[in-house]
Amino acid sequence: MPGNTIGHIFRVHTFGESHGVSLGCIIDGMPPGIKISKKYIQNELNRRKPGTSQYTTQRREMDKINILSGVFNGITTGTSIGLTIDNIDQRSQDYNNLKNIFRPGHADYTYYKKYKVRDHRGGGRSSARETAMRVAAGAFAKQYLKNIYNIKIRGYLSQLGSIKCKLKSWNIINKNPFFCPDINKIEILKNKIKELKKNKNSIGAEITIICNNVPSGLGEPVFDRLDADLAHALMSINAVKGIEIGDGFSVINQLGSENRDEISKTGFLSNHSGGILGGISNGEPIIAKIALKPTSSINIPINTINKNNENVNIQIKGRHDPCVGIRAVPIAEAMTAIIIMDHLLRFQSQCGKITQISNKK
Ligand SMILES: Cc1cc2nc3c(=O)[nH]c(=O)nc-3n(C[C@H](O)[C@H](O)[C@H](O)COP(=O)(O)O)c2cc1C
Ligand SMILES: C=C(O[C@@H]1CC(C(=O)O)=C[C@@H](OP(=O)(O)O)[C@H]1O)C(=O)O
Repeated sequence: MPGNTIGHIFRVHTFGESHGVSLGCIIDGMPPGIKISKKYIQNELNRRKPGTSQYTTQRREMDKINILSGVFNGITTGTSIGLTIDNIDQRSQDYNNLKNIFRPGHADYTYYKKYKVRDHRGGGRSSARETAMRVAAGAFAKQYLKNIYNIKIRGYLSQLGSIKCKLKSWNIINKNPFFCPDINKIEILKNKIKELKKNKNSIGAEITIICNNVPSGLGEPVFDRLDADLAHALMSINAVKGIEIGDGFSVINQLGSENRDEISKTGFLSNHSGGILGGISNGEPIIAKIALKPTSSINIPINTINKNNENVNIQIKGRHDPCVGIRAVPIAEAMTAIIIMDHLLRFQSQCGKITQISNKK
């Protein structure tokens, strides 16, 4: 079964390639009667779109949302929602030299090995341009979660290379090109990216996602654990190489007496678990971190092979992000929202109306 869909009850199906005519998605399972404005969806897309600063790819796309169905007079109708955006700035000729060559670090080799055919213009279906539609779909989930349950899903750049950015203020995240929560780090980040661009290199990053006000009870005890589904959704973002929930990999060095979260009648006294126990949300904030690798398409020559299995040396052209982690913040928020939304609707279909509220902090 082609893997173009995510979710069980809230289902998102995307289509389109980076240099094709358009990208689109179909959302099934969106409850009716939910207010959603085109402006809100567009604003979410604008947070992710390329070409908005010198610190990301210079491909300039409008990412203008077309709502084809499922919304009438600004209200969801309960039917399938169809959304598209057009590609307008492909410059596909820049990829002519890649027709028969596999870029190391990108999806070219494996895609061709599987399908025996490849759209070599940009990354084709494997380009992170596809994630625009995840952000558009995520806007519907975010809107529902916020309006009906006051669930807030927010992300920020917590590390770029060795530069760590602590969460000092949510207010500045959308006011700088890095989604950085620490005003003192913005100049440092700017200089770092300028230096990387000068050296034609790229760098990795970490993003942190925090979900506030998630009620307890979302998730399943076995296969569709909430943490497992979050890992699936976040790992499905291009270039993501690692995920942590709560204390993540640092549990390796912890003692049981340090790690378990004490429970009191007002809630949990700590949150090492990252808001999920036994695959089910416990009412504490859900905290996830993802690691994104450095962009592979850099202008430094590298050896590879062509379709005839001959050794070749290439220098990659095209317009690329010096750090893919920066623009991944709204994508990670969207994927998290889609999973929380899906599990919330699953809860309602199995257990009825949600009455548990999250633990107040
Ligand atoms: C927001 C975002 C932007 C990206 N931009 C680029 C890019 O400009 N050039 C590039 O080579 N890879 C870019 N990537 C990463 C590739 O899409 C990714 O490495 C590729 O699909 C192969 O998948 P993998 O790295 O998960 O194995 C980007 C990823 C994200 C999430
Ligand atoms: C266009 C976007 O980012 C692109 C993501 C991407 C990649 O390989 O992932 C490669 C570059 O584009 P192309 O597919 O033309 O090579 C980026 O510019 C976007 O995010 O909208």
